[in-house]
Amino acid sequence: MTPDTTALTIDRAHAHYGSREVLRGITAQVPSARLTAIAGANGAGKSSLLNLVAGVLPPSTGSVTRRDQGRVAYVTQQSEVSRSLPITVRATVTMGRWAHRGHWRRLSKMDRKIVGECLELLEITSIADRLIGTLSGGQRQRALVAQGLAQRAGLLLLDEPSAGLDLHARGLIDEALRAALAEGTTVLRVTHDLEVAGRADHCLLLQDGRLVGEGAPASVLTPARVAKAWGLPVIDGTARDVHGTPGAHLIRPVQ
Ligand SMILES: Nc1ncnc2c1ncn2[C@@H]1O[C@H](COP(=O)(O)OP(=O)(O)OP(=O)(O)O)[C@@H](O)[C@H]1O
Repeated sequence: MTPDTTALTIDRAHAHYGSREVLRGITAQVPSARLTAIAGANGAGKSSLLNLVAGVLPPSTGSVTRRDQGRVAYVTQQSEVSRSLPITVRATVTMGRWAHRGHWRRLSKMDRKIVGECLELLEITSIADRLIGTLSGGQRQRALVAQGLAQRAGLLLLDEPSAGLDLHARGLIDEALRAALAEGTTVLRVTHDLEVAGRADHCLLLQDGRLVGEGAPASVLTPARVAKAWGLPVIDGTARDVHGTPGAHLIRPVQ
């Protein structure tokens, strides 16, 4: 494997929503063409960090620097998208091509091919003509991921893309992201799920707006760090859940 180059550098970044400081002095590097997971408990600042990288939330101090200035695709959670939008699944995915062709131009053959491939990858071709407002949450989430992939961006940001999805759909997303990584896309994925974070190439662990771990998942997601980040006790070297049970899905550290 070639040594990682850095796609993105975050340097001593602080960020606020109004007077509330949500990111506190984050310094981190995101490797190029690799999957980086952003993990942490509810309210730790994961979505805020993604917003910072996307440029939606400007740093109050510090900086975010990208190595190349190519396109950024941002896949938000399906709950952020209005159910009343009168738009089909195919049109939603097609919007992903607007960055390339401008929405006033006709779709090229290549655009249609890419849209078709993304619909197939997420197994939503059969519902391509349905309005997104009529879909289940999981189906809408798949449509949004397909739209993100259709952008063929150099940097792909995803906020909990597999939240609420069944096992099969989670597998489809993992496969689709692997395909994007193989094409050289840098992927940054927010997740609650330590198993997902454990499979990433690189991991950023947040706690209360601070970065408390960065690097290979096995070195970041240790029992002690996981317990601390989720506010859980460590007993016999294992993070326990509120019932004292070791190895619960959300808190099991990487072996
Ligand atoms: N628009 C906003 N205005 C004010 N405060 C906000 C806003 N969005 C988030 N926050 C606050 O910022 C902090 C971090 O929120 P953020 O959504 O980044 O956390 P998270 O780790 O993604 O949480 P979750 O796992 O629950 O999605 C929280 O205290 C939250 O209440």
